[in-house]
Amino acid sequence: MDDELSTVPISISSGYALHKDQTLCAELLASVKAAAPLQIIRSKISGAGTGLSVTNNVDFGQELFRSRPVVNCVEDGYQHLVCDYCYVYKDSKLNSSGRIRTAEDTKLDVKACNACHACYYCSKTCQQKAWKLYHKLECAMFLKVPTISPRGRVLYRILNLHKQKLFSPDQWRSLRGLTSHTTEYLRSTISGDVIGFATHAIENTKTSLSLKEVLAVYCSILTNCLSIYQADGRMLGTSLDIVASLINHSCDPNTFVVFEGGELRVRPIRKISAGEEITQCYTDIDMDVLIRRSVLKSEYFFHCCCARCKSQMQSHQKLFPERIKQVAQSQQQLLQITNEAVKERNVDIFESQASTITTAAFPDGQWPEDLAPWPSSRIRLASIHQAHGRRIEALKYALKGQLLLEHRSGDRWTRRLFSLVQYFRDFLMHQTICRDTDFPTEAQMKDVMYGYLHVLKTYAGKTFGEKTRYAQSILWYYDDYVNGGSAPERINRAFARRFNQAQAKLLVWAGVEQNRAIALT
Ligand SMILES: C[S@@+](CC[C@H](N)C(=O)[O-])C[C@H]1O[C@@H](n2cnc3c(N)ncnc32)[C@H](O)[C@@H]1O
Repeated sequence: MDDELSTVPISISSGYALHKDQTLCAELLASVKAAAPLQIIRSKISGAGTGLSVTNNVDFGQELFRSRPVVNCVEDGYQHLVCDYCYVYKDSKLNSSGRIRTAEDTKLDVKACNACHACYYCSKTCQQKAWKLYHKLECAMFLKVPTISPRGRVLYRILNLHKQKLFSPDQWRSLRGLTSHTTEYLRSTISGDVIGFATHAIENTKTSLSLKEVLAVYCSILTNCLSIYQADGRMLGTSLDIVASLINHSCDPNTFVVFEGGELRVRPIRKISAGEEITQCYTDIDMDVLIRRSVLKSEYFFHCCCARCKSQMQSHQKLFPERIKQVAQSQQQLLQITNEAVKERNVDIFESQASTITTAAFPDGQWPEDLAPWPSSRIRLASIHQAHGRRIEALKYALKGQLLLEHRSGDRWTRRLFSLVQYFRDFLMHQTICRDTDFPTEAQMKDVMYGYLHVLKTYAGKTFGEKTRYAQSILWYYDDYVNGGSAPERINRAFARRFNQAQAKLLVWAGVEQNRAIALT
């Protein structure tokens, strides 16, 4: 095996410049439904290889393109909840129009494949389609090896499809042309696992591909796979799509990827100009440059030099030049205690350790409130306060977290704004009394909530697409609130003035600077 690996040629290990093969690029682009003409280009980002761009302007609110990925696989723990073919989610609270499900809606259920019990389907039709397309090739094998990670299952599916000659030569060539970082993986700490997994995959699928080739395909999956995030933020699986794989990273991206069922959609989060390269964020957009760069280096093998990283790094060097390493370490520890607190549903786990961690980085105890992961930790901890009925704390944490986030666009920001609005509504519905003298009146709280709901409605439609189930669910929520008589009749100048005053008061109470206020759109 070592002999075989020592001869892995670089051309196999690192993919090839797909943009140089324009015939293949044309084939690839013909396979997706795009609103504006796309182009596969040599990336404008230094060292990034191939990239994707648009030749026309694309507005915020338009869909860029949609595609049926080469392979999708359901997430671990979700197999018995999700249809392996259409990705309908059995426990979804919404019906197809975005309304909360009622007894009148058709009941959703998924049933296991009788033979392997590894894949579930919502209907005979889905099961038959899956069987024909891929499941007949893997069913017996899943009986033998039932516990494979989603990325592993993507590899098995690809090897089976290749074995049955179900990839066209162009499809296979483009799949093999994706960046794989095989060399980097084979030099990394997980090389043993990668080689072991590829070896088992060869034994189990009886593929005719060599170990070198299977390694390249597997590393390509590790580099290019996307998570199947639905608009509501639920992660249902892992997917490999060739055209979406060509989107390079930026920490200030112009698109995001979302799935409707098993179909992938790339949507702008602002206006994109003709000729601009399409980018998405590979990591948590709300994290700090120190965390983002470290994740990108370890998982995607590059050092991010985007404008946002550069400017954040410059500001860190100005504010705490000698403490950058300590801050990075404290950020990791804060993330860890936030995860523990959320898992145990206990805020004290966070509160009892946070000040020791933050003072290790800032001995004066002044961890900047907008320095990650502080804002997102607050938002996550708000849900625990809420679960324990502590509505004032929940509202304060969610509000501060949301307003202190640096990045104010895209799917995640929109989802979080929806949660914030729900904290407001819950607060008001339970007639919660906050005795702080500077707390806004109930009428002012209603104005702020309605203003945020209005921003959310506009923003969700543009971000996810007005007709999507998620945006529709926000519309239902909006209508329900308005029809309940709690909202002013119209968003007009008088309302805008009241909203601004009420929000200003709320920000003073929460200890948030006024320049963080959300503008009424
Ligand atoms: C999903 S692929 C993107 C397509 C890739 N550029 C290609 O040529 O196939 C991810 C890889 O592209 C490169 N890449 C993406 N964004 C980058 C960036 N901002 N700077 C440098 N390299 C980047 C890295 O090698 C990364 O592992």
